[in-house]
Amino acid sequence: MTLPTTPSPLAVRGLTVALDGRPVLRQVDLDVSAGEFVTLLGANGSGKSTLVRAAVGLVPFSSGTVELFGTPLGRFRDRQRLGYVPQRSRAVAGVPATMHEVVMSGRLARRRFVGWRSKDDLAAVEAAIARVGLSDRTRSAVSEMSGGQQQRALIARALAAGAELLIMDEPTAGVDHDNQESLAELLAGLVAEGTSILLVAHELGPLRPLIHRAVVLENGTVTYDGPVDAVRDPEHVHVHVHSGRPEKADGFKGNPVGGGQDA
Ligand SMILES: Nc1ncnc2c1ncn2[C@@H]1O[C@H](COP(=O)(O)OP(=O)(O)OP(=O)(O)O)[C@@H](O)[C@H]1O
Repeated sequence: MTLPTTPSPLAVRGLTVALDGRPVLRQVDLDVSAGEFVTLLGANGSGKSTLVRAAVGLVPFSSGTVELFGTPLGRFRDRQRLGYVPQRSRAVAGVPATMHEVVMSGRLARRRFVGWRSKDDLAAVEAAIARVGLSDRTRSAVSEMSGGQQQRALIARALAAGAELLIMDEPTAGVDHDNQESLAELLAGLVAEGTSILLVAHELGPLRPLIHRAVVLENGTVTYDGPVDAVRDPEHVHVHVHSGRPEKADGFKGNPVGGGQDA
């Protein structure tokens, strides 16, 4: 008897993206299996955000394929299974909404018909907010919350939707150590429940022990795909293009993928 196989939450093959006529991703493959916690690492401008944005359908690609839960991106309708947590600066800058409203917006993807929120919606929102430890900030404006709290509010939005795959773009950037620890605890619980995670990061900090596999991008090409232990700790400082703040970056030295790629 053969057991049914679970389709991978994310399977990217040969993805090539050009922005403003300039190649940003070249022939990129990326997999996240069910229950796996994968981190996507790379220097500023290596293409990490572009890759995750293309994977969720926010950036068009010129060639390659993306499948979500076994369905090609263009035919994927179960949006609630996918929780995309964008870079905080993109997501909440100037948003006047309260956290409750932001988290409730995660429920919209579940609705077949437009309508007033149900008791289930309210209960799911409250449970998601409690899960990320922010019950005391429910009516706060997200724009007035700290960076780490904003990030947790965005994760709560994905949890309220019932996401099975969480894709997070730099949730630790600009977040203090205590909030990184809280995030690690939260993600450890989600992984234990079977949630699959793709996390874009510059530095891993307390998340490192949770990670099953690291993928490193350099100049739009995957140069490493394997155990996170082989990826060196941060060793140099450079300027983060989005914030202008100096940040440490990983050294990204591991076994190269496939013995060399196009540069
Ligand atoms: N909308 C755009 N139009 C043109 N070029 C872009 C656009 N967005 C990103 N780029 C360029 O594509 C390259 C990859 O950018 P991307 O943001 O994906 O990198 P990243 O690895 O996520 O960087 P960071 O760590 O700084 O967030 C960079 O050279 C960037 O300047």
